[in-house]
Amino acid sequence: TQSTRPQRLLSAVQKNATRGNPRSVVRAIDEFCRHKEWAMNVGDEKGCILDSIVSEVNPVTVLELGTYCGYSTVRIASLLPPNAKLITLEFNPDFAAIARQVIAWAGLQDKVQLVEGSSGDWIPKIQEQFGINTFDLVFLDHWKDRYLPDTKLMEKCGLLRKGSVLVADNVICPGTPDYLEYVRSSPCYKSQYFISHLEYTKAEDGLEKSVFLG
Ligand SMILES: O=C(NCCCCCn1ccnc1)c1cc(-c2ccc(F)cc2)cc(O)c1O
Ligand SMILES: [Mg+2]
Repeated sequence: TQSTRPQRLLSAVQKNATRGNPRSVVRAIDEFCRHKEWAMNVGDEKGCILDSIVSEVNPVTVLELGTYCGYSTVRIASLLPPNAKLITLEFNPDFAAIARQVIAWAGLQDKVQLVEGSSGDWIPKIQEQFGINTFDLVFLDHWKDRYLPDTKLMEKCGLLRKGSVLVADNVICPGTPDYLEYVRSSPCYKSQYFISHLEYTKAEDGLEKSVFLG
């Protein structure tokens, strides 16, 4: 039977990356996506911007919406302090199965909790299920029409505190116009756009960093 692109991406990691070395996993995926098959990872250019924001925030609790194959999960988790925890939500079980193996290859499974299901269902349950009150950092990279409703849901559930940082991928391509309008006009957020390119292409894209002001 035919393999899927995520399966071929995992094979490239297992072939070219060193177990327990997150940077080699990130490099192997970027090489695969640049030279073999494009895939919707945040990529190396936006990834460097994401790294700088993660290092600045130095978060103890992180929520990622949209795991895909675990590329940004590995990028973020590799920068976290020892006691930190990253919860990543993936709706697609096939993506989740691959991501678990990529995260394990990087040796980061103890820092990462991958949860399968829809963000709308899971966000209200995170506090009781995982004993987390608020998130220091949230990376939004799932369905683009879910960024705004899920942000409002996180606010409602009290998952954001004064200073929580939201980083949103793809705010230009594919685009998240309603989310951008909200975080840029709401008095509850201080927003900043980091211009870049759609992963592995010359098309414009960027990350939006929004600090919740409480
Ligand atoms: O759709 C994207 N991501 C969501 C995938 C499904 C999430 C499922 N899920 C997880 C949790 N809750 C729901 C995405 C798309 C593109 C893209 C850009 C240009 C193009 F021509 C084609 C595609 C680039 C990205 O960087 C992306 O992130
Ligand atoms: Mg993305």
